[in-house]
Amino acid sequence: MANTTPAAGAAASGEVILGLEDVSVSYHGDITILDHVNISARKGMVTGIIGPNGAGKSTALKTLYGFLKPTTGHIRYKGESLNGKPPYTFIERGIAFVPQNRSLFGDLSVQDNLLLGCWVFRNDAARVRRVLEAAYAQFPILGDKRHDPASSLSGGQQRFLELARALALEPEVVLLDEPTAMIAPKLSREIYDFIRALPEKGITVVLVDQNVRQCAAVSDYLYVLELGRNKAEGGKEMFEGDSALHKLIAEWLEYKID
Ligand SMILES: Nc1ncnc2c1ncn2[C@@H]1O[C@H](COP(=O)(O)OP(=O)(O)OP(=O)(O)O)[C@@H](O)[C@H]1O
Repeated sequence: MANTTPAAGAAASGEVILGLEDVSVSYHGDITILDHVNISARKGMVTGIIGPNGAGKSTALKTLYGFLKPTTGHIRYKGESLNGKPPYTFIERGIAFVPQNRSLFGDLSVQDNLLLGCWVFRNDAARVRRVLEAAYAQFPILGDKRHDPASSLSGGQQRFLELARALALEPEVVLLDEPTAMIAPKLSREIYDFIRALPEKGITVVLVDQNVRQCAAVSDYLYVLELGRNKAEGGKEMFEGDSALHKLIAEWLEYKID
């Protein structure tokens, strides 16, 4: 595993579509959370971000979506700096975000939640119809329950709905924060299979995950953050074999005990 070196090797080649370049982010003005972080999401790949609790993974994802403003560096999308641009303009550019916490409107039906994902092209009836059909083909349970309130779905089904709503945008990039947190193992496997298939649909993925083993299995390239800094990065082969992973996790446990 490379230590804070620039991306190198076969897995790191390819066009960088979205990234953080030397980005620092602070909360409340003076609490620095990200400290000169570099992350590159390459086209058609799953890029994983892992690290111990509080490392800044979710902060990095929120910054990639424009929720947080860098104090140094740039959020770069297809060569353009997005610093200072509001999040809705990220949506218009084809960047979708599925946050860690539930983001559905529980009293609205499954279909109405999906329709909210179609808001930016609401006047294009054919596209709306196509997107709904694609969502129900991908997740048949959502079609079966299209008229039920979103709150009546199980946790895993609600996650499917959030993923389907994000895909309604037909995005180029999807940012996923802990997509299987609190989800039963069987549905988690389905969600990881779904994520792994996104690049085949031309969708680039950035995945933040506490589940290091699953994240390594599903990602093409991984960044390790620690205390808001780049700790390591490498192609997935760097994380295969138990020794590298175990060493990493052991280091985190030691770090937490301290
Ligand atoms: N709104 C906020 N105001 C102040 N500090 C915050 C805020 N949100 C997060 N933090 C702090 O920023 C640090 C990084 O948080 P972040 O959620 O990005 O970490 P993480 O790596 O995603 O951790 P976890 O895996 O526990 O979700 C933590 O110390 C956290 O307490």
